[in-house]
Amino acid sequence: MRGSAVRNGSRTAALQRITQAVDRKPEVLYIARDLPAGLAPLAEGFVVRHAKPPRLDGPGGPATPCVAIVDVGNDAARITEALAVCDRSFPLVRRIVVADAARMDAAGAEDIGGHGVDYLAAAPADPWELAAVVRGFWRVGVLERVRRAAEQAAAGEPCMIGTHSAMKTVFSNIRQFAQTDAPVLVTGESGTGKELAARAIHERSAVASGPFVAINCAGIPADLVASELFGYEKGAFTGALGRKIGRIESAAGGTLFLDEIGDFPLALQAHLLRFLQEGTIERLGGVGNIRVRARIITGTHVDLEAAVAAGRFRQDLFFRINVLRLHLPPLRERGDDVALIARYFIDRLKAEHGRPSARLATDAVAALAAHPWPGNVRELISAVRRGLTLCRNGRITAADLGLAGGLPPDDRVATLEAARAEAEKHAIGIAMRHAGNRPAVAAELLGVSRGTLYSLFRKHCITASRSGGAAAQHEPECP
Ligand SMILES: Nc1ncnc2c1ncn2[C@@H]1O[C@H](COP(=O)(O)OP(=O)(O)OP(=O)(O)O)[C@@H](O)[C@H]1O
Repeated sequence: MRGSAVRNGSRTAALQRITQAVDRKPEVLYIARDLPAGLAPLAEGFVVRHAKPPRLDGPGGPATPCVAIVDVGNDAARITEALAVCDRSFPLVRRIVVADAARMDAAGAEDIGGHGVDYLAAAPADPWELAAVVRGFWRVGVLERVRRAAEQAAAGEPCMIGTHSAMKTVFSNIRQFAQTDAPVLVTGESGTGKELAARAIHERSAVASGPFVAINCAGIPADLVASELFGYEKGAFTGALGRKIGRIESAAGGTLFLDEIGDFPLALQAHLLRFLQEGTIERLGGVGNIRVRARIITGTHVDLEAAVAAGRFRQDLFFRINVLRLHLPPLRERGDDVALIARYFIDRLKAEHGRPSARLATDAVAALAAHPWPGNVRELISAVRRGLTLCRNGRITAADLGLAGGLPPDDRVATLEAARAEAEKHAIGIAMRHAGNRPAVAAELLGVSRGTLYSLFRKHCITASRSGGAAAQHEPECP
């Protein structure tokens, strides 16, 4: 019931996004010496940004254009120059080149092709033709988003959930960052959802129809990183029996997520930097550069600034990836989201575990709130799986979740009020233990103010030493 509500919610959100996207006018970047007068009909239905070649460096502004029209004459060198500027500033836009192909030399045409041209329009520019092509590219993008949203809803793919204010900021950043091509660095402890966030950006971006390729840089043996990422040609080394396309190349037209970027071998960081700067890679044993247009998102759970200071990470590479920053807070700082995510996964997994009526017991809710979750959401999912396996009559207790100090499953609790009081005391006891008996830390773990914790101490007759910060007794006998 709840699962379908969540899915319906995300479907509604997806439809809203699509409606907004359709309502927005396609944004077009027109690269020409001057805006042709005949562009007026095109400009009516579009937002046209005009740039005089070749001065177009810098960030792409608030929104990234969906299409760039290069209309700089028939000189192949000038066209290549304008496309190179696109590569640098808007690597993912579709490119329309207006030129007379018959008046170009073969070498020049090859140079232009190397930058990836999506449509060649005959010169002089026909505004009606351009308008039709731009609309086509725009609609394909929107349709792709509709298809993805529908597929996601049908497959019940995990979506990122949360109601805590910190997560609302994360969601708003994701929506904003998806509108640009700029590199995003996702930071956060292990298991906080960095890959899920990267995927969410991809799915809302202009390249949603392309592949999402996630690479865990820490998971590839150092001596295989180069061949795995950049690929190789037949005979590049002993055992290279045929050509292999690298993971970076397989992300062409989509998003490349490099997780644990801090573990990327120092010796190969220059190659990665070149790819990020120039958009080209070279396969091992290859002779030429291969252009790869892909959006770059990186993830790290280590402090990259410290890695730069320690000489383990190139500073220029750090500057290149650290353009937009998305921080995922640890689960212990997300308050009620812990129970929300636990229920979300119970709904998703209960059928698989043969527990159609599974639900959390009161002590489980309290224990979930008190646990510090060093493994974050990943640890929470494991606890839920364990709970679904061990629970009896569909009632998942703290003990079933494997949370330390969980109450043994029983039916002794007579009233809801008594159950709440018991759960509160229990949660405070666990929090104090994890906090080394420091009430300020325990209050933070419990997601309440210090004042609230002290009033709970009084309510449950718990005595705590304020001076030394040690609680004298957490589970007292009350009259
Ligand atoms: N807010 C969330 N809502 C629902 N599921 C989540 C959320 N955050 C994370 N998850 C789930 O938690 C698990 C771990 O997430 P993910 O792999 O994205 O974390 P990570 O930070 O990339 O971890 P690592 O750094 O160890 O690779 C995944 O199964 C993911 O679907």
